[in-house]
Amino acid sequence: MPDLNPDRAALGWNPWFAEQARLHCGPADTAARVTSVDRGWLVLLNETGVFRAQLSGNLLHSARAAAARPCVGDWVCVARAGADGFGSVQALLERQTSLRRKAAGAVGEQMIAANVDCVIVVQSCHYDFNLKRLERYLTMVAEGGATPWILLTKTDLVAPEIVEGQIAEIRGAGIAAPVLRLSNVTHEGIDELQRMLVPGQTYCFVGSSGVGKSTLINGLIGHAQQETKTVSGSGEGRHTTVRRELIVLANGAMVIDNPGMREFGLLDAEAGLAGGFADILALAPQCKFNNCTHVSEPGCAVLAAVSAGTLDRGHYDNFLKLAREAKLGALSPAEKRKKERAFGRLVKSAKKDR
Ligand SMILES: Nc1nc2c(ncn2[C@@H]2O[C@H](COP(=O)(O)OP(=O)(O)OP(=O)(O)O)[C@@H](O)[C@H]2O)c(=O)[nH]1
Ligand SMILES: [Zn+2]
Repeated sequence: MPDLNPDRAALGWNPWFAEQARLHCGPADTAARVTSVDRGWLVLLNETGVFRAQLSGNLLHSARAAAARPCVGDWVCVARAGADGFGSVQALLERQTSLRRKAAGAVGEQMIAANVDCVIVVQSCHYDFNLKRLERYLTMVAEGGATPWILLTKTDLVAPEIVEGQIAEIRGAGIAAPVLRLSNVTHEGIDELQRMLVPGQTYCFVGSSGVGKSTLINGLIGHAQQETKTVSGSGEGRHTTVRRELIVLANGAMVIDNPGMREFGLLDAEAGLAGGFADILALAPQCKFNNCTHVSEPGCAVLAAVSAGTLDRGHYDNFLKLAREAKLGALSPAEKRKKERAFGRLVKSAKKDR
């Protein structure tokens, strides 16, 4: 008899997972949802509360590929409370949807989040809007089976006609996904987004650094993301603080706010540098040094433009963030070297083009 516990249903449990559990869980196991992963440690949540667990030796052995290991949003079978009070994850239940990035080379696929109902692709209508990049995100969402929404942020910084023009561009490209717009400053549009979040459904926000995801999520939670205390299965184990990544909102909808989003953002770092930051790349040839990073070098034309007020400081800060991500993201050393070379070439070719 599949277990259709209603309190578990509030966390996204459904007949699909119940059937998976029937096939893969032992009689003494219980099912729980992964709210965060920190190396070998997982924080799990089910109708009994939050508790910590580790992957069992069996699972570690059988799940060699990174994508076969539990990630945030996954449902797992767990044997609760051994002598140490922690859970031991026995099996990963098959995913209904997934959000993953295809890493180049041998690394294979990297999971960002699992069992997400709706992925909200966020772009700022101020500097960040880029149709090509939007399409790349939408392709990835579609491949993983989740429903896409598009969210344009920072509407307070542009005239309404600009936003209308961007929406027209989106529709002109044949994209039918819902488009929402909001400002975290004036709060225009936030109520509408909140009304669209359905209890028991899981939402994940993705988009470049600096578009306002954290500000928005903190607003939805109602306070700044708190570090959450978790306890062992018996309630007595070591208390540890970990950052929860899957968060249940007051209305029962769940949002995933995870470092993976930043990795996802990496995908478009190069595109963002070439697209959204063309103005900064256009200044670069005027810098004194060929290899100027526009951080602190003397004779830097970009820094000069920021000081002179002809280049927006926030826009410049976002450029630095993206440049840093492009170089130092969570990549394998080989990938990192490749990215750095690609970034160098991009900057060089941008210089040559002028
Ligand atoms: N004017 C304006 N500024 C905003 C808005 N939303 C966020 N910001 C500002 O934009 C900057 C970046 O916002 P974040 O919420 O940190 O952006 P993020 O997408 O979470 O970026 P990462 O944490 O790097 O992934 C901050 O300085 C915010 O105060 C908005 O709607 N309007
Ligand atoms: Zn410079």
